[in-house]
Amino acid sequence: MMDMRAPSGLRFMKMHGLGNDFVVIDSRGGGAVTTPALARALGDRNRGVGFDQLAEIRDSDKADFALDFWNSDGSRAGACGNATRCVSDYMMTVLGRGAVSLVTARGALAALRRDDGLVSVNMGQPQTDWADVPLARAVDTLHLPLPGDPVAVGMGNPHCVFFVPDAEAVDLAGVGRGHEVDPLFPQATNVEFASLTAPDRLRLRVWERGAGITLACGSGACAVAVAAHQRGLTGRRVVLDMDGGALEIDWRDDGVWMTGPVAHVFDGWLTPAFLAAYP
Ligand SMILES: N[C@H](CCC[C@H](N)C(=O)O)C(=O)O
Repeated sequence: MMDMRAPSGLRFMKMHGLGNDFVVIDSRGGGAVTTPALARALGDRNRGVGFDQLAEIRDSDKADFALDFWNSDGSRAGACGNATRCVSDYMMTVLGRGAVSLVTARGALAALRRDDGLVSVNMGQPQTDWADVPLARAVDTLHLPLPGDPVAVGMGNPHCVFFVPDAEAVDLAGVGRGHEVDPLFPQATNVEFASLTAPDRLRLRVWERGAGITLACGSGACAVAVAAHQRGLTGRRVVLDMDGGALEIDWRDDGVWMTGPVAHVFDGWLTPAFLAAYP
């Protein structure tokens, strides 16, 4: 019989931020383990663990740690705000501190735990030049030449933000994939539908690149807050109500800060047999 007290294989953590869920692998002190095939297999909610994104913690000589992100379809993501908050909370506990620095594909980021227990991350300044989002050609990112007049914003990953009268009424499952692969976005895009519900509040529904509909999207919330301010709809501080709950966004001089809850749900071990099947 298997000794449950002495598991073997690869340890992982299951976390979520507002229902945006993650498998987290702590590879500090060793080499990276994630491959596209492993990410796809682990992301399978029937045959694997299931997640919206996989985050792998790596050693860094420039910050407390580095983070790599993968989508459930096996593609890479340049940014993931909610996973950054979840992993930062874990690393603050590991290091016995109230703040941490980290490095992602985007560059250096900082996170801290507030007195109310919510975790904030500075996602950096938004990318508003067409080439940085990136877009396929030089267009006005504030008014894309697409039906629905969306805004393009980069947060280390691309976002296409539509302002609509009622985000609830959008057939996200029907239209999400089409927008995700619009040729104006050469690396595809995350897709947001937002409607203003108060002077400083928006309802937001998200179709994520490489993952589909998710309950929340941190970088998407940042992108919507930036686009709403640029369009003159809101100030620099807003609350985004997503299916999984609310995120506070504050676009300050030093970057776009995002604050919300984190949850570490359980830990597990991937069996050697599972790992061997997905080299
Ligand atoms: N859920 C993440 C974003 C994932 C983005 C990913 N789908 C991409 O391909 O860029 C967040 O909280 O920011």
